[in-house]
Amino acid sequence: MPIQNAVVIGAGQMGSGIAQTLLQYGYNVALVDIADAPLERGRSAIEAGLARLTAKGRLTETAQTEALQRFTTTTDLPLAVRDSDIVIEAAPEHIATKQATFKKLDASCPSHTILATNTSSLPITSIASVTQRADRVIGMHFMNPVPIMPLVEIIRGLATSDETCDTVRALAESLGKTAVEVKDFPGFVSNRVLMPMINEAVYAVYEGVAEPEAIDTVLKLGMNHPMGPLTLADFIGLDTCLAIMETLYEGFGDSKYRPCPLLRQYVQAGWLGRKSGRGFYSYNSS
Ligand SMILES: CC(=O)CC(=O)SCCNC(=O)CCNC(=O)[C@H](O)C(C)(C)COP(=O)(O)OP(=O)(O)OC[C@H]1O[C@@H](n2cnc3c(N)ncnc32)[C@H](O)[C@@H]1OP(=O)(O)O
Ligand SMILES: NC(=O)C1=CN([C@@H]2O[C@H](COP(=O)(O)OP(=O)(O)OC[C@H]3O[C@@H](n4cnc5c(N)ncnc54)[C@H](OP(=O)(O)O)[C@@H]3O)[C@@H](O)[C@H]2O)C=CC1
Repeated sequence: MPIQNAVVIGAGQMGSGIAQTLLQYGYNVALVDIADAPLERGRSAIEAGLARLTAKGRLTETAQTEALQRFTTTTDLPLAVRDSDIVIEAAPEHIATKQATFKKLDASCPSHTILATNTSSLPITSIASVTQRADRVIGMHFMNPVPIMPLVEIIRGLATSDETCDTVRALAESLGKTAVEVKDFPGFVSNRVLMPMINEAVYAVYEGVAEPEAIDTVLKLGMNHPMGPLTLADFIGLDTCLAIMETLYEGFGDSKYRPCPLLRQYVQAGWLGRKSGRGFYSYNSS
């Protein structure tokens, strides 16, 4: 069945980026969160992102208006998913939250609806196991910032069907993205490779090897990374970085993935990076 109606769960940076991109490419989108404040922030981010595209001549004013006409926000999950073809979940990176959400989705969605998760690292098979439709559960992992980054990592759970995989690949391609399919192992490919580098950069701060600015400059100018690893960690969110390292550590049982104590301490302090105004750097609240 062709996808027309998409629901995005979680109005944070990823959920709003995914919703914006779906709107840009003609889909009907309902954005769901547990409270009104994140929905309002999500709507503002989407409106600003679309306006930015229009200002650059990449979207006509008519297309911008039409995109916003296809957009709704709500805290009522069962109502939002009633006519959904796909749900893309982008709630925080905790297995209990994801499983509780998927249980609710399974009970409320039509039988044909695909349930996708944007998880960075958690087992798709385990998320699918709480539903009665494991063949229609899949990992659809967008990169941040979603409107710009051209990759979607697609992760099959043990029971994901070829049909689900093909539909999700086609959806990603319809959004102008390149889809790469990988197996269901902790952190998949993206975060199995990226996050240990970020964690190692945090260790370099912890051990006093250099200041954050110096570490970032080495990677930016020495390796041509667009952002240094600590700037990137702040951008991703330190809570998310820690959650991913925990998943790698638990999933592989290998000490090379142990999260840096400094990363844990920053998260305990509420220093989550850009989204909280402070991480390895300070940000003006806006
Ligand atoms: C943790 C996980 O599970 C997985 C992950 O996502 S890991 C993180 C992956 N992401 C990265 O590694 C990002 C690394 N950083 C970068 O690539 C770059 O720094 C960046 C793309 C984020 C910003 O690039 P930049 O050139 O410094 O910023 P900026 O000039 O503001 O934006 C680049 C373009 O995107 C556009 N843009 C930015 N935000 C936008 C939005 N929300 N909507 C539409 N367009 C947007 C800008 O208008 C700009 O367009 P032009 O090229 O036409 O000027
Ligand atoms: N940040 C990144 O660079 C990337 C993140 N991801 C993944 O995407 C997911 C979301 O990350 P990100 O957008 O950064 O996180 P954010 O913290 O920015 O956003 C999460 C949103 O979900 C809301 N929320 C909390 N609990 C629930 C729930 N039970 N149901 C619905 N919404 C809920 C939060 O509300 P409140 O703030 O009120 O708690 C918040 O608005 C995670 O799984 C993460 O690993 C994937 C790729 C890149």
